Amino acid sequence: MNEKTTAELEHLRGLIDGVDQQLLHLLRKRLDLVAQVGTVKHGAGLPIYAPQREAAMLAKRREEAKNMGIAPQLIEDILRRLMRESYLNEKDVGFKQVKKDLGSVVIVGGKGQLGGLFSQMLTLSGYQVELLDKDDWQQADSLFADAGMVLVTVPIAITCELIREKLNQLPADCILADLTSIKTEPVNAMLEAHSGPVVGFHPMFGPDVGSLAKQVVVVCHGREPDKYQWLLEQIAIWGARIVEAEPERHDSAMQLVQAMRHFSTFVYGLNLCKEEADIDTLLQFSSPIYRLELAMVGRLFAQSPELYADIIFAQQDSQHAIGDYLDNYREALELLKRGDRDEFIKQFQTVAKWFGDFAPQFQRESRIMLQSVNDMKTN
Ligand SMILES: C=C(O[C@@H]1C=C(C(=O)O)C=C[C@H]1O)C(=O)O
Repeated sequence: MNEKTTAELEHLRGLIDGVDQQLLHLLRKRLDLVAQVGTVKHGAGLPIYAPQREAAMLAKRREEAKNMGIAPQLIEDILRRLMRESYLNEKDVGFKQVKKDLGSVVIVGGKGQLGGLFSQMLTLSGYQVELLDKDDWQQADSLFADAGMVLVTVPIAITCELIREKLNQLPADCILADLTSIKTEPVNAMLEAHSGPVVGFHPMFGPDVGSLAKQVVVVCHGREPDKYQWLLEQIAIWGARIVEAEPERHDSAMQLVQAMRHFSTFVYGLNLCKEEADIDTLLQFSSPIYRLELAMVGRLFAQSPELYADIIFAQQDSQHAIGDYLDNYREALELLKRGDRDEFIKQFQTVAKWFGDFAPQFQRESRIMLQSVNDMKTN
């Protein structure tokens, strides 16, 4: 590089630094405004996540960007990232407490990760939360006596037994709820053990989400829904979307969404391990899609084996769904062995047709994810 080029670059880079610093000041200003919105919402009991406002705002900014010669997707990406920050910041202000006269909430297994998250959200909403873990059962009776709600979030393998043996003497009007990732058996166990209000939840996210904005919570009604309607409103204020489902319908969807998904991820990891794949080398040659896939597989093994064993082993029917998968895998492998390229293409087209409009939709969504995977690279 000659001196002139160096000087020119330095000059321009200095200007860019100045613009980025202005951006920082603007970000500070935006965060402060969002915090004020948070306070207003807190006072009025409005949900943290306002999808219509977001859609309207994004549409306007996209239009304005276009008129300014800026790619609409650029402002959309930036604003979506900023809005994620807004949810975290609004959360700190706390949330309106929908039910004032509840009594305490006892979270059984509250020292676990998901229990911890719900404990935090309930506390931020003004509820008195008591944690009951396996070492403090001697306090159980006195905690239950004042409980307006008991929330069970213990490993799946012990959930039903615990409900039947330990939660069968709750005050009659106490709400009994759980967060287990299967629903039929726990909801039945709660209905058997307790004669008062019963409701099952399955939060469709892990404990590391930061904010519940845009997350999904499945609810399976048990008994006396009018007694726990406030809780559904409370969850909506946290920003989550409530999806109602029959326990059986939920569980059969979960076979594919969870048991099969996690099991095939497990086998993928097992295969890499047995083949003694060199992850460093794989990463060196990885395309963004491979890196994303590897990240999704690898992240499983950063978590608790017991949790995944529970999710996969909890449902008797999972083995059938996984067995079907294996049959399809075997049949597809036969195509490969036979060198039947034409049949492969035929089946590909059948599946593509079956995906319908979802295929291009997923392609668009994944493009954005893959681009951010690429952005994360540092060399
Ligand atoms: C700030 C608000 O809360 C959330 C965050 C938004 C943002 O950062 O612009 C917009 C809508 C809400 O989902 C709001 O409601 O205006």
